[in-house]
Amino acid sequence: MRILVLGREGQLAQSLAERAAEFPDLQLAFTSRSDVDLSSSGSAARFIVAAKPDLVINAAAYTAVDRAEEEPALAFRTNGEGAGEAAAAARQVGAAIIHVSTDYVFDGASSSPYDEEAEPNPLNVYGRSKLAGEEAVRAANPHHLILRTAWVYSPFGRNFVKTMVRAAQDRDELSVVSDQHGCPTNALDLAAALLRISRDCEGFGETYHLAGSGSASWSDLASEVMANCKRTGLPAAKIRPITAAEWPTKAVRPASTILDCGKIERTLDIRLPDWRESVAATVERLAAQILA
Ligand SMILES: NC(=O)C1=CN([C@@H]2O[C@H](COP(=O)(O)OP(=O)(O)OC[C@H]3O[C@@H](n4cnc5c(N)ncnc54)[C@H](OP(=O)(O)O)[C@@H]3O)[C@@H](O)[C@H]2O)C=CC1
Ligand SMILES: Cc1cn([C@H]2C[C@H](O)[C@@H](COP(=O)(O)OP(=O)(O)O[C@H]3O[C@@H](C)C(=O)[C@@H](O)[C@H]3O)O2)c(=O)[nH]c1=O
Ligand SMILES: [Mg+2]
Repeated sequence: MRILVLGREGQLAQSLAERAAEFPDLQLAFTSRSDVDLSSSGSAARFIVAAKPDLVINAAAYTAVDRAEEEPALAFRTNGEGAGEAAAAARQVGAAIIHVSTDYVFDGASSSPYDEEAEPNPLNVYGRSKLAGEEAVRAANPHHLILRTAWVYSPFGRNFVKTMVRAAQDRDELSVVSDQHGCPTNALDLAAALLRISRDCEGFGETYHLAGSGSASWSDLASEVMANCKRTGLPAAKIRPITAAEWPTKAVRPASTILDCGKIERTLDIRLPDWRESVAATVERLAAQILA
């Protein structure tokens, strides 16, 4: 099966490239921004129609949550219309599309986990643009699979776990928000699940939640990172829990977007490892790089 992955440098794209070694029947090709620019009308369609893949995985997105507040048009072009154009082009060549979305489509006001039937109500531009993308993908191609994930980290690109590891090299204490809760997800775990879905051609026409098992606040996540820094010989900082009000940001972030991932476990038998296990594996890799 020939898979075209939109995005090459991002966390999920690099994770797909690594985990693809375990799926010899899948041939993956990756597009850079110069091949496909989702913010430029017609760009995705030209590339996809020429490449004629069996499946498109959209791993490209505008993910700068705070910056999106100042560039709403670009965020909507990329995450909304661009995603829809990719889905339409896939349909034109008879291909399915896997599209990745976010827990930030929810307002986080519910303390119980969000399942796929829960009503989205994004609080920020990024979340609204990603919701627009889900709607555009569903409308453009019936052979879609939308996967909402959350709090993605990995050894690649930019993410909260790497930020904490790096910050602890310079500072003894880090203040981290403790009143926002979610499901930390290792991009490598997510990538393996996406490739299994691709290989088995299962679950299309549906939306699923898939994130690391369990839940955490950002300060819980930071504390776990620090415990693993200590264990692996990296400098560790003390984590001081603060409220979101004490850490002002341009974008409002939802308070509790714990995802109920029961649907994908029941229907496709997919469950990601506990978030603590995957944080440990990631910090080990980062330590090996840093201490090498
Ligand atoms: N990161 C997270 O915490 C979460 C991410 N998601 C979703 O998961 C998916 C993958 O995220 P992740 O891998 O973490 O994201 P990254 O930010 O690591 O990677 C996104 C990639 O998209 C590229 N990109 C940005 N704008 C465009 C454009 N106009 N045209 C083409 N490519 C573009 C970026 O390129 P460049 O490097 O040049 O900017 C980057 O390579 C996204 O859909 C995201 O919304 C969902 C929940 C949580
Ligand atoms: C760096 C830092 C952040 N924070 C806070 C700010 C914020 O409330 C929280 C997380 O900050 P970040 O900017 O890393 O996270 P953010 O960019 O909001 O992460 C989101 O990204 C998008 C793409 C998604 O789809 C979401 O699922 C989610 O992962 O931690 C601290 O409290 N202390 C710190 O030192
Ligand atoms: Mg961010």
